[in-house]
Amino acid sequence: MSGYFPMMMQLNKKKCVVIGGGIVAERKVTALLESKAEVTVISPEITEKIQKSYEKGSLKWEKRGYRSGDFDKIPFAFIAVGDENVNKRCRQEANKTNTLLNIADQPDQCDFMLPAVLRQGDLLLTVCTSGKSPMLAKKIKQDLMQTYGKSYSIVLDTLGEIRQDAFLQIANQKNRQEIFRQLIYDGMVEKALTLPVQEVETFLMQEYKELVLSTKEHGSEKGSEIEKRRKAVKKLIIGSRGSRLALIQAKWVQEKLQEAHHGLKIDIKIIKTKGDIILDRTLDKVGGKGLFVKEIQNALFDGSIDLAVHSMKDVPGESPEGLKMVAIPEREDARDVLVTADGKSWKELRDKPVIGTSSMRRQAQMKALRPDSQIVPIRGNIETRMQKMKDQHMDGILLAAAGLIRSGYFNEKYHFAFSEEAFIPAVGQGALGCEIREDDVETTGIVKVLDDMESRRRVEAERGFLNHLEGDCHVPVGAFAWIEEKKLTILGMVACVETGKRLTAVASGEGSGEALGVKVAEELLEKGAASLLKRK
Ligand SMILES: C[C@@]1(CC(=O)O)c2cc3[nH]c(cc4nc(cc5[nH]c(cc(n2)[C@H]1CCC(=O)O)[C@@](C)(CC(=O)O)[C@@H]5CCC(=O)O)C(CC(=O)O)=C4CCC(=O)O)c(CCC(=O)O)c3CC(=O)O
Ligand SMILES: NC(=O)C1=CN([C@@H]2O[C@H](COP(=O)(O)OP(=O)(O)OC[C@H]3O[C@@H](n4cnc5c(N)ncnc54)[C@H](O)[C@@H]3O)[C@@H](O)[C@H]2O)C=CC1
Repeated sequence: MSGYFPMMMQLNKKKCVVIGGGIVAERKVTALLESKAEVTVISPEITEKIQKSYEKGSLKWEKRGYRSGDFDKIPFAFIAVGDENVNKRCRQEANKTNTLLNIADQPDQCDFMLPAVLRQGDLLLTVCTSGKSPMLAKKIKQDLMQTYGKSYSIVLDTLGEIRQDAFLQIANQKNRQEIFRQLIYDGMVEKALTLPVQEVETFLMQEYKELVLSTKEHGSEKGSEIEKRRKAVKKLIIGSRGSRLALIQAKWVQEKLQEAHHGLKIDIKIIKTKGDIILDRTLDKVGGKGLFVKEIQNALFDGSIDLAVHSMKDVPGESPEGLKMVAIPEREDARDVLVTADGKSWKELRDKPVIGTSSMRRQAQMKALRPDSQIVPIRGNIETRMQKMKDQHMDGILLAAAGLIRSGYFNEKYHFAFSEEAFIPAVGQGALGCEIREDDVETTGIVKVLDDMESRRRVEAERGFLNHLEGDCHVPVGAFAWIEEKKLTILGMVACVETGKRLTAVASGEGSGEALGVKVAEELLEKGAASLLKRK
């Protein structure tokens, strides 16, 4: 019995060196390129076919003989020269560099050998005779070709989709396996193989759906847990802005959903919003906050995405008709942060410090803390703003802690986080919102799992407060809600940009977050907030 260990290797982008450029090298090169390996051929001469791949840029070619050093940082090498002396030198070097070797004419010196391969799509049939008769391996492969024709690749693709769907729909492993067994062993796959290629998928899917139905009717699959799961094979598409932070957030949602729904396919689609394009003006001058979400919401409406991931801070008022915010995942740190070059707190900044922010809320509160501060507008993503701070020699800029944390930039040494009371955050700051089409029952079932009750209650309270004040981003408004022993408390604020004067109100209660937010807003209006609010 041979001691060979068979395995399927992922060579994608791995560096492979092929020494020799003859017909045998050509066969190895072809197989390597099919597996998307990064191939370098080292040989004074190469075949026409290798030459063509070289001209197309699919591989590198060094027109020379093998020399010591060629295996440096190379995990796999193939020797097809037919020169014992070269083989020997290669073997010695490979032992030092830990390169795994295939030597075409010396099976006993090989770390691995290649089997004869039949590929039908993702179906791979390989035959190896352990070096005893490669020609027999080739013959067996040819024989297999007669039995395992093209239809197998379609059958396999369909079974792959079915299996993914089954992971979502059938919680009980035994039931799942019984469905596969019936499809594969009870003649359905065989029948599919006799059908015209274009009918194979429909036939198998139909058979599968019937099996699922009867399993759910008779088996232990009825529970509510299953109903929450996905109904059909499909890919979920998340829409996100293209900034680094937005993508980090979208990927976070993607990962959480995949954890919750094993096998679910999710893609992220980048959507440019007006707010991403207009970078030279402060937001209130170009027309409010909807700027970062409108295009993404439109993509939901036209069906090009199924789920939008927003920063709640950017989402104005309520979802437009036809959309709903189906989940507010667990909220990140809501605080504001003063970023300075040398880690100074607001108290330690020099006289008349220059502070970058385009938010009126931050401007007003900075003025309240440091009436001598000079505010300059600054926009763009986190990276751009930090760069601008340096380039324009600002003393500091104000950013959201959540963005810094999610991007991996937060550094306690240089970043001074204000308490939420001293510097009241923007409504929804640090929270994400997952928005979908209202009638999309399927996506609701998938995304709902991300909803965090506490975060939702807090954000709803803050938004209730904001909506009641009819605030927008040209109004310096802030709010922060928190929960202690089930009791929700919300602190609301309206400020004056010029003077930094803040009006605040607090309310606590057990009921709906929104109602509590409204209550705080009412209280502020009574205290005279209206005169502070600068409406457009
Ligand atoms: C040890 C191994 C090392 C390796 O290369 O990995 C090796 C070694 C040698 N092959 C030799 C000869 C031939 N090899 C083929 C064909 C293939 N050889 C392949 C693999 C292997 N060949 C590995 C063992 C795999 C196994 O045992 O199953 C295949 C399967 C895969 C591939 O190379 O991609 C590919 C089929 C591709 C296809 O499916 O089409 C043919 C037939 C033909 O070309 O028509 C002949 C002529 C007939 C004959 O000799 O049998 C010689 C003697 C050279 C000489 O006489 O001088 C040696 C050296 C020796 O045995 O000493
Ligand atoms: N493993 C297998 O599947 C098979 C192995 N073989 C054996 O494999 C070997 C190669 O076979 P072929 O490709 O048909 O031979 P070939 O003579 O066509 O190719 C040899 C290649 O090596 C190059 N070369 C010569 N000296 C070199 C050096 N110092 N450094 C780098 N490259 C150098 C040549 O330029 C040429 O491109 C032979 O020994 C043959 O017996 C043959 C058939 C199948």
